[in-house]
Amino acid sequence: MSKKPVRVAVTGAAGQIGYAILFRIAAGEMLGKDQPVILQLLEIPDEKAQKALKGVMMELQDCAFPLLAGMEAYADPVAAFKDTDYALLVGARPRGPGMERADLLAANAQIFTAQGKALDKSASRNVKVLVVGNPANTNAYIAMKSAPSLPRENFTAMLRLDHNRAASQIAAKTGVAVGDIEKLTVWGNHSPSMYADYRFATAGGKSIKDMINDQEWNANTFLPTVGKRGAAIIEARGLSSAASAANAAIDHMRDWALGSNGKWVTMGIPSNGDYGIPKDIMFGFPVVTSNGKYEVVKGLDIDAFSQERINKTLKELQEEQAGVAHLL
Ligand SMILES: NC(=O)C1=CN([C@@H]2O[C@H](COP(=O)(O)OP(=O)(O)OC[C@H]3O[C@@H](n4cnc5c(N)ncnc54)[C@H](O)[C@@H]3O)[C@@H](O)[C@H]2O)C=CC1
Ligand SMILES: O=C([O-])CC(=O)C(=O)O
Repeated sequence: MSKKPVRVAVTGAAGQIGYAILFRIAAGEMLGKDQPVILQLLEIPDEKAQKALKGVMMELQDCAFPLLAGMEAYADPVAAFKDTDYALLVGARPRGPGMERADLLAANAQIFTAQGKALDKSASRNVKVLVVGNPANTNAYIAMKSAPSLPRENFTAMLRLDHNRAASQIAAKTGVAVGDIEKLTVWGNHSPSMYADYRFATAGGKSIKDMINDQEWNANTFLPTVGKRGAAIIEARGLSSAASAANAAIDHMRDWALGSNGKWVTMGIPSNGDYGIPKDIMFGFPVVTSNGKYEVVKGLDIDAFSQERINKTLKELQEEQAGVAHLL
């Protein structure tokens, strides 16, 4: 017997990431090849955006995806999030050349307050929320705080692109297959301050840290490359990362929904106080996922270099949070 369709809301559905993600969701790459989906697509109430969204929906229709059980366009978040099981909050103002995330904070705070309230009002009580729109961690924090009747652990931010970028840089450096890399994580904010940590990582049971054995490369090449990758893509493409961001969002939601089979993945989640990160800070942690839930990997040793990096990205997040406190 075929499964009952689940509802997947995607905001910013006519944008770049929307165009890269919707077809993959409808093809079953996010929730499984046996899971029908109903897409609930939100765009701003603007004629051009709504028309562009209609065009994307025409293309989705033309794919004749067997798993696409329905789709609808919306301009109102309360309607778009009605009974939704998954919500991918992508729509936001993207960063242009020379802009930093802090510049976007105020504009996006408004969007995520309204969307948090809308989720609170109309989404499934088990909704899994992934915030992609930048500044992703703080936007996820705002949405969580604006949805007091939903469990706080239902709100997450996307650090998976940083995780995937880090894995690929390590694969290129060491020659190991990217798919063999395990126990990698990215701590903190989705911003250049993030701390990609390969101290525990292995490939084929061998230590990545031992293979690299070069702290100078870690501090002065690897971390800046991963941290500034978003800016490097903008510089090269004239547009921010879209296909790789969509891919990371698929990875994040798939692992959360279907489990990571014991493997570590990185998710931005509201802290429970682990590793000294104050409660509710939306922070990248190593997690293992199963049965639709995530668990922080506990008991990892934090050395002096790592602590300094974690403190730096935490401080940035606390500043971002302080910057929006008056709106919550
Ligand atoms: N967390 C991460 O790793 C990454 C995050 N991003 C962020 O994702 C966001 C989206 O990126 P793109 O798709 O490239 O941008 P885009 O500009 O191509 O598309 C954004 C879409 O969102 C819509 N939108 C804006 N406000 C909205 C609202 N309140 N409700 C519904 N829709 C709304 C816009 O009309 C537009 O169609 C940006 O904030 C970008 O910085 C991008 C890459 C990676
Ligand atoms: O840098 C940006 O604006 C887009 C982004 O988040 C990324 O590519 O990591």
